[in-house]
Amino acid sequence: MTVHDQPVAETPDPREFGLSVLPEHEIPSELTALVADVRALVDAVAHTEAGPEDLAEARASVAAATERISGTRRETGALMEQTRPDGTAEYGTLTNVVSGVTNPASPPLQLERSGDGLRAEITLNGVYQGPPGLVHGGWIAAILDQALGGAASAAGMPGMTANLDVNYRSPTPLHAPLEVTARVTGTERRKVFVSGEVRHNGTVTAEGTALMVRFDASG
Ligand SMILES: CCCCC/C=C\C/C=C\C/C=C\C/C=C\CCCC(=O)SCCNC(=O)CCNC(=O)[C@H](O)C(C)(C)COP(=O)(O)OP(=O)(O)OC[C@H]1O[C@@H](n2cnc3c(N)ncnc32)[C@H](O)[C@@H]1OP(=O)(O)O
Repeated sequence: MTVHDQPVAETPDPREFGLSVLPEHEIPSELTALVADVRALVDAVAHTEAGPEDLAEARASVAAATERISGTRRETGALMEQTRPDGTAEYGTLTNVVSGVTNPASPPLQLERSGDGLRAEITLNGVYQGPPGLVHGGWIAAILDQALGGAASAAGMPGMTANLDVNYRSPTPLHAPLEVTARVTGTERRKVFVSGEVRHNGTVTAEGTALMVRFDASG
């Protein structure tokens, strides 16, 4: 296995594969603000003890809001384009369920370049609950998968997860800041090996490794 410091290939341009692309700066700030408000709404609905009258009124308001914005609809597979500081482009699925900028069903995960890979800080609310007071293991795996795939992508090698291995070392708390880190550890032909961790207060709560298989841009 070899470790490459530099991307082994140019990131493929999704437009060449018939995918639609939205530059990040074209996403209205009102939409990202609405996404945050809907996340708060989901948390409120999940935990509310409001009475029937308030619930009925809230339901009517939500139905009216849904009606108001449902007239137009973006393509399901649209990608968001971000421009790196060096001017090259990076792509992510706009409505990705783990980190899609316009998807309120995703947690507020914002992975950023750090050191030799990616890093994020995230606090998960009760919407992501598994055992009482703790984050659901499936969501921990999903967040790791996204960070690992993102690390490969950020290194110029976007692809699909072929294998994901997660070890849960200690319970991951809700309502507490978590650190997510991931990096490429090696490559072999189209195979990209990645590893990453979730930490709370510096202690690893979960760690994962994955095999990503790079998109075959040769067609
Ligand atoms: C088409 C271009 C599109 C352009 C896109 C442009 C930019 C990218 C934009 C955005 C990026 C988007 C997302 C990335 C970020 C996060 C994603 C989140 C992660 C996911 O949510 S992703 C969904 C879940 N994921 C799947 O749904 C995969 C289903 N699956 C398959 O689609 C195929 O299975 C595939 C593609 C994996 C491989 O298929 P394939 O035909 O392309 O390649 P092949 O089989 O030849 O394997 C090549 C080498 O990998 C070895 N290999 C393969 N599989 C292995 C395994 N399981 N264990 C050990 N080794 C394995 C072989 O042994 C060979 O190794 P060797 O080189 O040594 O011979």
